[in-house]
Amino acid sequence: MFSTERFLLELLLVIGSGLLSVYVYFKYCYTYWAKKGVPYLEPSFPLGKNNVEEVIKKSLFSFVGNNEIIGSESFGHGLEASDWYKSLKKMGVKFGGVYNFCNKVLVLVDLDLIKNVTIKQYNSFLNREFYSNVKHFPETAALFLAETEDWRFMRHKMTPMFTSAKMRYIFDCVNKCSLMLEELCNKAASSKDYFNLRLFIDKFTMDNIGVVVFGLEFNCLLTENTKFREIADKARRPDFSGRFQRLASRIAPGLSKILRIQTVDKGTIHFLSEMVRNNVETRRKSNIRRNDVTQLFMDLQENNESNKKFTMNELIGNSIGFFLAGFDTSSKTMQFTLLELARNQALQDKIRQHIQSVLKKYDGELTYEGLQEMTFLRQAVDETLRLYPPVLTISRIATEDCKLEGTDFVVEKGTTIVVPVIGLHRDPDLFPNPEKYDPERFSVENKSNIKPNSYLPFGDGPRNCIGKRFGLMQVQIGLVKILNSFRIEVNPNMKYPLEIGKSQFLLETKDIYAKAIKL
Ligand code: HEM
Repeated sequence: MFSTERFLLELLLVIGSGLLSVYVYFKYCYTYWAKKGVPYLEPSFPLGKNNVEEVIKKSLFSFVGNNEIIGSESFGHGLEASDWYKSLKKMGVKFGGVYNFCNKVLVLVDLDLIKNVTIKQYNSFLNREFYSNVKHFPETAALFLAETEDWRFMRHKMTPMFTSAKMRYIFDCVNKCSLMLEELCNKAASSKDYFNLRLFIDKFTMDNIGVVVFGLEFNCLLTENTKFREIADKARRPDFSGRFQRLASRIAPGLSKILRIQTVDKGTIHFLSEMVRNNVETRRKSNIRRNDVTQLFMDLQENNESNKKFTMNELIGNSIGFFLAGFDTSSKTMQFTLLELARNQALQDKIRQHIQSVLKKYDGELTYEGLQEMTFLRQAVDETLRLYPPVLTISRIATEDCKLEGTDFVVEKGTTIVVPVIGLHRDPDLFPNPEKYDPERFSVENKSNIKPNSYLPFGDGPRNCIGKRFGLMQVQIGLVKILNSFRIEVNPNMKYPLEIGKSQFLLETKDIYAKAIKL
């Protein structure tokens, strides 16, 4: 036979047998839950789930534009976990199996099992289901991604970061930034146009993180600081290559490590790590001490008490981690609160009156004590975090074979466990009339009706959100500043209920366009 033809034939045979082997291997993986006698949702090749086309389309080919649903980069389990929750609940089971490509995932439905995994048996379910590659990218050594002993060490060292004493300092920093937020609102109000709420609020939360974490003025609020905007967009909306790398890290984490796949944009890591390095160097050279998180990291690094030292890479990785974990989650919470209050002007007025009555008590000044007294505002924020939890699911990996308390099932080491937070928060059996935005659910009288472990916007157990107090504080201060002086309206063309991006772990919707009217 002609040699080129023969070569092509052989090539086809090799590719064909390669694909067949992958198919057979995946089919074999898909027998796991049935063999274990665990109820499961029928998988489909190759993604392991039913919404194949949607995941591929949104993982790689989605539009990136201000008013489009953001591409789900498949960086974790998102709204799909809510569908799993609903289907398993319908089957009447406490937990069930699904597949993520060929990996096994256990989805929890029962609230006691959620408590067991996140709190009681947390030692056996310590790690998060996130790809990390600290060996090749040491500047990504962050608490969020850290595993087992590295995590224990960091969390222990970092726990005093947001104590009550520190929160007073953080209050002062954020309160100062909120003056610039007010100035920006004034500008927006005078233009009378609808503006993109996401771009607007991000500036505030980024500036707060700048001061509280890095001790630096990012100046996003009053300048068009495009570098931080670029970072924010890349974190949320990675380009095609970024999405591909995140997808690859989910399908084959082991192989991705060997291939040095990186899931956080290289330019972002480089820019932020240089910023931290210069900052630390300047402070050390000039003997500058500040009250911010960078100082705490520097003190940890210089502390020689234990054998294990907090390294420069951990200092950098955690600073970057705080930036990425902190600005978007808090910004989303503020955006959705404003959206719901704009949809219900009577509620907005009620919250404004409440805010103003507390401010009056403190001579019109926002004080730390006053903020604690704004309980109705806090109820609204809690309700936002129920209806729109910025982190849609929490996940754990079994770090050893372990019998799941309350069942006869032994979870095998390496199994992913998913807690479908958004599924729980919108379950009518747990939160009646779940689509209704109703801050009264969190009033003193009603709060006790909320079932333990059903409300998890900050996760649960020792691995919960370390920045919760900071996050809540910046959200509340920002809302006080806006609602005290402005009426917020949203573009009447917005469609409800908001469509949520399907397969990413952070909640994404179309951008909200709002108007500020000076009171
Ligand atoms: C409203 C704002 C926020 C929300 C809704 C939120 C939510 C969450 C959730 C759900 C987790 C996972 C918890 C778990 O797995 O059990 C988490 C972890 C984390 N968050 Fe937040 N977060 C917010 C703000 C912040 C802020 C402001 C920071 C820091 C500046 C921060 C830093 C972190 C870190 C470092 C972790 C990993 C903790 C660990 O692994 O030990 N978060 N957050």
